[in-house]
Amino acid sequence: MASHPPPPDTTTKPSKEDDALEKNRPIVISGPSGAGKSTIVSRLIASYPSKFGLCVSHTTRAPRAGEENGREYHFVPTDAFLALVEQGGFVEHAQFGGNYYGTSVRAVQEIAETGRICILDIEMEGVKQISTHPTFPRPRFLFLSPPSLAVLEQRLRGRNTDSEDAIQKRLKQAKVEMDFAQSSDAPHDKVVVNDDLEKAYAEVKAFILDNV
Ligand SMILES: Nc1ncnc2c1ncn2[C@@H]1O[C@H](COP(=O)(O)OP(=O)(O)OP(=O)(O)O)[C@@H](O)[C@H]1O
Repeated sequence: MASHPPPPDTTTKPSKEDDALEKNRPIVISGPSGAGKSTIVSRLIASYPSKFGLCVSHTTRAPRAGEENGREYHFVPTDAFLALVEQGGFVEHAQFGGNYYGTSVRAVQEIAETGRICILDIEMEGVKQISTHPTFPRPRFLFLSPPSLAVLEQRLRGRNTDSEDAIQKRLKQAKVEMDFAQSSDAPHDKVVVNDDLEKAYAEVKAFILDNV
């Protein structure tokens, strides 16, 4: 008989946490940049703070002025981040601009354990990772689509946050994401077209609240 107890297993979850995730199934909202995800999600969370929550992601980038560990992000060193990746501790993770970013299983569980539904705003590669995750209970997937690429371009320009180069990159990526959403690999349970904002908001809300 081995005399040492096994190390704590952070990759599999006791059933209590899985139960919370099954009862309050997280919602993954995805869609091209400029589709209106932040607009709709921030309104939902402001309207129903006790029903929904946003989970705190991990990053290896340095905190900016005013950012607090555990509030904007869990700021961790790269070796700690990669160790958590090895343990299967992320539902999805990616590298952008030389830094790692990820959504930990634990952060999503923490929202579910407070009786709230975790809303995850995640880009396409992350959606693929979550939908094929070996242990994480399947969340519900919603794709927010712009009415057309032409309207998306108008909105990105109207938002006034991006350079011309960034707009062109976002439009190119939008085409890839829209094609993926229409492919048989896409996990989406619901597609909402954000034409009229009030209508789109009502559809997203109905999907999340009424399980339609
Ligand atoms: N139905 C709508 N009609 C007109 N404008 C809209 C509509 N929905 C969102 N917008 C506007 O489009 C712009 C893009 O929306 P938003 O920033 O919410 O997109 P996003 O999907 O969160 O993008 P990102 O992934 O880059 O954060 C914003 O200026 C927003 O006010």
